[in-house]
Amino acid sequence: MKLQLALDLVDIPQAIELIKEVEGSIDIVELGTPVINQEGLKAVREVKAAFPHLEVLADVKIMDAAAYEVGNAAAAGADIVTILAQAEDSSIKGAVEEAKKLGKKILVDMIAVKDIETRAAELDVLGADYICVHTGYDLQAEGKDSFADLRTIKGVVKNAKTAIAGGIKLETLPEVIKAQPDLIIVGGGITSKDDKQSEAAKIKALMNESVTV
Ligand SMILES: O=C(CO)[C@H](O)[C@H](O)COP(=O)(O)O
Repeated sequence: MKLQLALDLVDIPQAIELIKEVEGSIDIVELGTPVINQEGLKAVREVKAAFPHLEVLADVKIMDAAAYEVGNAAAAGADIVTILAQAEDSSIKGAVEEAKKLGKKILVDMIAVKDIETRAAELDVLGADYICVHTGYDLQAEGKDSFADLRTIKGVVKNAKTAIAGGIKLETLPEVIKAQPDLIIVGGGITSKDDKQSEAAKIKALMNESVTV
């Protein structure tokens, strides 16, 4: 089970400082959509250069021109690139093929998908590396989460790794861990804390415990 740190509301220097604090506890660092919209793929390039030992995910949330977009993110240094589950199947296929060619991975983001079960099964067949259930900020504000959705996709996904994102924090981690996703994505649950290093370490320790039990 891997831990991904999501960095959304920072600029590049802030991202680098933050990663330095928690790098011992994380496996993947995500340059979030707001950072990439603000700073461009330069954010991916600079973070990968500063932390070559970490996997870097570019949360570009591709919807079209998928192979081209994957190629650009990969050229900037991304190891994993995101595409939206609601994209056309031909876009998902294009993203998966391009990523394979370049030795990269695709994470498909299920944000706003209504029929989670059907789409997850389709994405699994289309060759997604990760399928991620995700409650975005706007639904988090309404008190929603993706815990039930994670259990749903675990029931149908056979090849892809499963992931969960959206408002996860130390207090809610036990419920997430129970469903045994391959990847847990935490943003504000770490970045909003005064002691980010200690919070990330506690989260990683809890995840490791569940693997050895
Ligand atoms: O992709 C995102 C928003 O669209 C975030 O990166 C994701 O939701 C994780 O951040 P947080 O834990 O703060 O919700």
